[in-house]
Amino acid sequence: MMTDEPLLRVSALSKFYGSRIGCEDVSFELWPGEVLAVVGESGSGKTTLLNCLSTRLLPTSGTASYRMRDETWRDLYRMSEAERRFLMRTDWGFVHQNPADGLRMTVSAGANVGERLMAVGDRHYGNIRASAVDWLGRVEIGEDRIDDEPRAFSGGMRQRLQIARNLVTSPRLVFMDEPTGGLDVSVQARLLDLLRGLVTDLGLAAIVVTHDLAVARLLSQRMMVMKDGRVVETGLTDRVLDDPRAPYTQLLVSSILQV
Ligand SMILES: Nc1ncnc2c1ncn2[C@@H]1O[C@H](COP(=O)(O)OP(=O)(O)OP(=O)(O)O)[C@@H](O)[C@H]1O
Repeated sequence: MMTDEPLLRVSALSKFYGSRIGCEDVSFELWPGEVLAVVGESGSGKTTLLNCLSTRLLPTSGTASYRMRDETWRDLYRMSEAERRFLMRTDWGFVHQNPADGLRMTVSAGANVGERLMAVGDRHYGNIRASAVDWLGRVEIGEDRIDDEPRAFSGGMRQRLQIARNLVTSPRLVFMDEPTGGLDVSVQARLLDLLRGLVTDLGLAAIVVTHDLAVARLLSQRMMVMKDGRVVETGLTDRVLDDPRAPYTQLLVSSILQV
């Protein structure tokens, strides 16, 4: 899936909330098909960075450019609101920690998946329904639940439905904010397995925010460790976890291993 050009280029990105640092001077490139984990303790700036990258929040300074499907590079913060919304509906996905933030809780599971297809111009009811059934199956939700509303689903099912809703339009980049966050450990493990399979099969690029190093280990090839809004270490996930170089990463890794 790797090509000779990145998908996203981020340079010196900073976000301040008044005088408080959200994230500061973050630079990296993300390649097609690459999964980058952003880890760090609570308050380290992970969510701020993710929200800036997905244009839900405007940074204070710095740039981020994205290579569109037609190969043109676009500055994310100079796009019109309509262009950004189009990108979010088509080429990007956003998986929230709380599925209720990424689903419409009072329409059926099938419609939750189908309406993303309609948003990209699909109008054929039969095709939309068939894709919805197919995607529900891929995330292990039975066809018999297609007309149920997500509020009748368990937390794990809701999260799987949110993933189906995001992936049905074949995005190239998915942002994930603690995707297994609020779930039981056994449900987490199954969801992680499923996510890993889908990301690999679809050749998706993803930026996954997590405080859980096991999630980073399972899902990502590369890792960025943040502390107080700044990146303190970045590298291949296995290298960072097996041979952490920054003192803060060493602390993070050893504190997890002791648990
Ligand atoms: N809307 C806001 N207004 C003011 N300060 C904020 C706001 N959002 C975040 N911050 C501050 O920015 C810093 C980074 O917060 P952020 O939520 O990005 O961290 P995080 O690593 O995602 O934490 P968590 O894992 O707890 O979600 C913190 O000091 C936080 O208090």
